[in-house]
Amino acid sequence: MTLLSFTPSSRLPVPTFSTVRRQPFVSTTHHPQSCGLLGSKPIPLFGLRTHCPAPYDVSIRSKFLSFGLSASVEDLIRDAGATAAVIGGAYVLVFIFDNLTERKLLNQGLSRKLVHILSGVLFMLCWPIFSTSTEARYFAALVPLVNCLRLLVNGLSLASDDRLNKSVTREGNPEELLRGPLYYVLVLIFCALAFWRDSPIGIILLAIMCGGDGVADIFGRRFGAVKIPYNPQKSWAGSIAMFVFGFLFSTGMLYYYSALGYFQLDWTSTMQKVALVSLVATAVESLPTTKVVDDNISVPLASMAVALLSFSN
Ligand SMILES: C/C(=C\COP(=O)(O)O)CCC[C@H](C)CCC[C@H](C)CCCC(C)C
Ligand SMILES: Nc1ccn([C@@H]2O[C@H](COP(=O)(O)OP(=O)(O)O)[C@@H](O)[C@H]2O)c(=O)n1
Repeated sequence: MTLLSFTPSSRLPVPTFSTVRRQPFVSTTHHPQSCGLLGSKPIPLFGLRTHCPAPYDVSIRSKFLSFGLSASVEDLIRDAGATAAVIGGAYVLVFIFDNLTERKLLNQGLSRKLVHILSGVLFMLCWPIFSTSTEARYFAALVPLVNCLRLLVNGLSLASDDRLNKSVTREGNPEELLRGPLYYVLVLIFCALAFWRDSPIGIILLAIMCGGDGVADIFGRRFGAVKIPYNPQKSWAGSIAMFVFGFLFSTGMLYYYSALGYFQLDWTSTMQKVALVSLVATAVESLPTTKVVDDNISVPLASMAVALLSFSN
């Protein structure tokens, strides 16, 4: 099982998630596709069909398969529409925070952090609007990819997007776009492709990077008088906020996906594992390593390592 092929299939003996309520982690669907880890069909989201195709769909799908299309036209249209909508949402988010900064309703630092928190969390909240086809994750990954190109073009000064600079950089310096923000969207691309809706690991990883690390900055700047002995740049308040909000964002996102039918989790065990991942991520984020490796890389890497160990059987 590789991360990218982490798609349950009724034919293969698939591992049983220890966090899943005591039943074999086997999909009962006709198609090896990410539609609920246990064949439990996700409930429709906003009226959209997010469940696995019913048997009658097999005949429709087999017609497309005979033409070599692995996804139905309906799925392709839905995914293209979802991609366009979420890309539009990203532009609106940057526009809103640029406006708030312009009007001095938000300082640039807080604006940047709120964009840091909201971008990834809202992106994950949008994943269920994509179809259940195996191609859906690639459509979803287009959203951070488009923003990656936007960051590169502006960071290399091939174009100038003032709104982006003001809402995403500390001092409005375009080169800044090529560090934290670029690593951030690269992690979003990786999680969408490698984990998608199939595994709690990517969701936890993003919740900690976006929610935990984002809130750490806000609390740390505001309440961070007592510094961490081994890193005067960081504070106990910031790190405690990182742990607490990393945990809360992670469990909140897992509950969201569980409520939609993607996961059936043993919550006692899951909460323990999420707390461990959040603790390790907090410890890594507190280290004086930002000059060597950005915490948008170190924190997700550490979170992924611990989450893979914790959630594998
Ligand atoms: C400010 C950001 C990262 C900086 O991190 P750090 O250096 O402060 O630790 C976030 C950059 C966000 C990016 C420009 C836009 C990403 C949009 C996202 C892929 C899709 C959001 C869609 C949703 C519906 C708003
Ligand atoms: N654990 C933490 C994290 C951040 N912070 C505060 O937030 C500021 C920015 O943190 P950071 O360097 O991690 O910011 P980003 O690299 O995430 O943008 C730090 O200079 C601290 O003032 C903190 O006090 N404690």
